[in-house]
Amino acid sequence: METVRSLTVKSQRATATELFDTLLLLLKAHPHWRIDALVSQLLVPAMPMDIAAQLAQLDQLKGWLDSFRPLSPAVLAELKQRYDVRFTYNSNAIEGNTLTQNETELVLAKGIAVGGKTLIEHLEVVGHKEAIDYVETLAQAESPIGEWEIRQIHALIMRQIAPTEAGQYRQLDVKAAGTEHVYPPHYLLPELMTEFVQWLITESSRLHPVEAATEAHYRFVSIHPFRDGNGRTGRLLMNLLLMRAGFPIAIIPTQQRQRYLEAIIQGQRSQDDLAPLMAIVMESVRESFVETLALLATATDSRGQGKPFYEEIMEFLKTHGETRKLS
Ligand SMILES: Nc1ncnc2c1ncn2[C@@H]1O[C@H](COP(=O)(O)OP(=O)(O)OP(=O)(O)O)[C@@H](O)[C@H]1O
Repeated sequence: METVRSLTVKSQRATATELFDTLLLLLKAHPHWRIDALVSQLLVPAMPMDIAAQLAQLDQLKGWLDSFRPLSPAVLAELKQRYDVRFTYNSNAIEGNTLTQNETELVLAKGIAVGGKTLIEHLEVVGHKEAIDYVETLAQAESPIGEWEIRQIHALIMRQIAPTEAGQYRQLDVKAAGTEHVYPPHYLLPELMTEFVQWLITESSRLHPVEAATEAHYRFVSIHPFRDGNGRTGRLLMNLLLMRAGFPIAIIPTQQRQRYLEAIIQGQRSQDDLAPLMAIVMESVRESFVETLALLATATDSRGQGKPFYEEIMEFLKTHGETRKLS
């Protein structure tokens, strides 16, 4: 039977295709080994890495993902289904929606109403999914992202829940729930949003795409142009920018809610220090890369296209396979 040892020995002389066959055999023989867990171990640094090193690692992952392009319709459909559910579940849960991930999937895939959950919670799921579909359309277009598009994202999230507010800037001053932080006064919103969109078009393109998406999210939620739904709109906007740059989306897990809010507050308190928020977004993007690559590397229709990726896994096994416990 194939073992990690035989794989590591083979990796010194076999071709990438042969190694890939061996890897598949190994994964079949050890169904509890997950290729994404394996790759995560490879990528999660033993020593803390600075932001530049982490961005370089994300660029490397992007290179591997690009080596699989064009992605097959089957792979694209599978990724969309997974990410629509997970993004909707986590973003809505951060906002307070009590539907579980499985319940969110039932609502989206089968249109089933979940007992004991409010109509509003169901409408939030449907609205968020519609906003994702719209953001995906925008990601394919080349036109700049302006205020109209941002208001439209908000309108799709809110139109069934608060139709009079959907897509409309707030007409009153608001403060952050649970803190004393006061958002900019409402009469400044037109000016602040014009400046924000200007920044998106010009300055943001000078940053690494992951930095640009993170900073756009932070700037947007700190302006807080809507009465409600700013967090969800901001997370969609961040992912729109990531998608446009060819990166997978960042899903901030609901378990990280507190860390995420503290990262935003840290930015507001310390002259826009975005390091903590960057750490969360970079981790989330890396997770999505690893999962996407694991799906691609093992999909039959990707065979032969992921050579650098397989080689990297093999290199890892060669150096670490015998000493690390694979889980
Ligand atoms: N000082 C702050 N404290 C808490 N949240 C802040 C702060 N500044 C900006 N925010 C952002 O505001 C969001 C909450 O705003 P709002 O309630 O309008 O959005 P939501 O989409 O309804 O909810 P949520 O973002 O919780 O999902 C937070 O998720 C965060 O992104």
